Amino acid sequence: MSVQAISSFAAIRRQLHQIPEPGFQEFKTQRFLLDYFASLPQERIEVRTWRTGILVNVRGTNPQRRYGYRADMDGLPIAEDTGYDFRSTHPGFMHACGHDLHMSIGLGVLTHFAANPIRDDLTFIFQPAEEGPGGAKPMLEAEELRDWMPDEIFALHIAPEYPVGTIATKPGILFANTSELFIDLKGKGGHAAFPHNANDMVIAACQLVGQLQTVISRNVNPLDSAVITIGKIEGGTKQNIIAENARLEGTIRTLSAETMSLVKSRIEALVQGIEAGFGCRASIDYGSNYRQVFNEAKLTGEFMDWIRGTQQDRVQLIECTEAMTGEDFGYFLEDIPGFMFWLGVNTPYGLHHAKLEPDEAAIDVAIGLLSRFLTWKSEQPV
Ligand SMILES: CC(=O)N[C@@H](CCC[C@H](N)C(=O)O)C(=O)O
Repeated sequence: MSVQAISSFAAIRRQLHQIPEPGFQEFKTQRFLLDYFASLPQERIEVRTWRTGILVNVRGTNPQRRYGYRADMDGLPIAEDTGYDFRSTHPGFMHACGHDLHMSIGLGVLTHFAANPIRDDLTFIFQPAEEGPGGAKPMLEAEELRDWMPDEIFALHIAPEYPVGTIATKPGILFANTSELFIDLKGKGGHAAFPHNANDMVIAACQLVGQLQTVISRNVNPLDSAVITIGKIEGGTKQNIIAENARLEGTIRTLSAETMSLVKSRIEALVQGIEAGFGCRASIDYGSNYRQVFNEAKLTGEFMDWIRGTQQDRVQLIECTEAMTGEDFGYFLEDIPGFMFWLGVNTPYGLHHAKLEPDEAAIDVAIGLLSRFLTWKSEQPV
């Protein structure tokens, strides 16, 4: 796809929306962004690629600090069901988590500072594979980022439940620790009419799904929070064949590393019980794991105070509670002080839903807010 004459960042979002790609396969997205950067004034910017990701340095006029903005790039395996005339052109894939907005907001802020010099340096990080297997950790270790490593870093995530103009955040934990969960069960297949000669993994899988929910209700302290979601079950081959194999795919969410260890050890015990009870074999794979998103208190407080004190046009600040969503931006925040915030996009369908239609008015709200915030930060004495 080539870059057309673009009048607004909502128009750019629509073009990105049409080309959602899986993690580390964001080839068209990367091409689109590179073409866009080539169309900007080049005096102040430098562009590097890392796998399917991109780093852009905006050189400051008299840099004392370096600030970073991170946007994720990948889509999800969801068959889009919006009413858009610019819906996904990739069957079975959709930007259903707002990464098209996160990128277009990054482009808007970058475009502003490519044209309007700022004292401090900026690094814009377009990161692949947030939905999995996780691009943040390897990107942080990449040679390409080393000399553009920010002193402070920010990111946002769209929030369907808040009106446009709402910014919601808090110091401390904002998003949960996550671990993917894949469980394979192997029994003995056979004829549907002779169950006593087989070892049915559909029954074992159903039992296990029910038992896994008891970890949350019976093992996790009710004053703590945790989630186990099994989002996919596969098993068997035909309606009159007893299933030899079954596979559960899910995710675990916790608010502490300790609770994550507890949940995993209980899952392992239950899976051993299924092996013993059903005389089958089982294996567990935890896939990719993300650290919690932990907002640095001083910088989050500074951002919140700045919004309150400057009465930002069209912006309403909410101090929210933490959510059980995950984000590999948590890895950035482990190494670099900063914060993440929710951006209201006012739509009835939630994240990861085929009908998600964020209100695009939020794009310009965020571009304006972040451009003014970074300008203000860069005017502060160091
Ligand atoms: C913001 C958001 O929705 N992030 C994803 C991150 C997924 C991490 C991993 N693939 C997992 O499923 O554990 C989320 O589902 O919260």
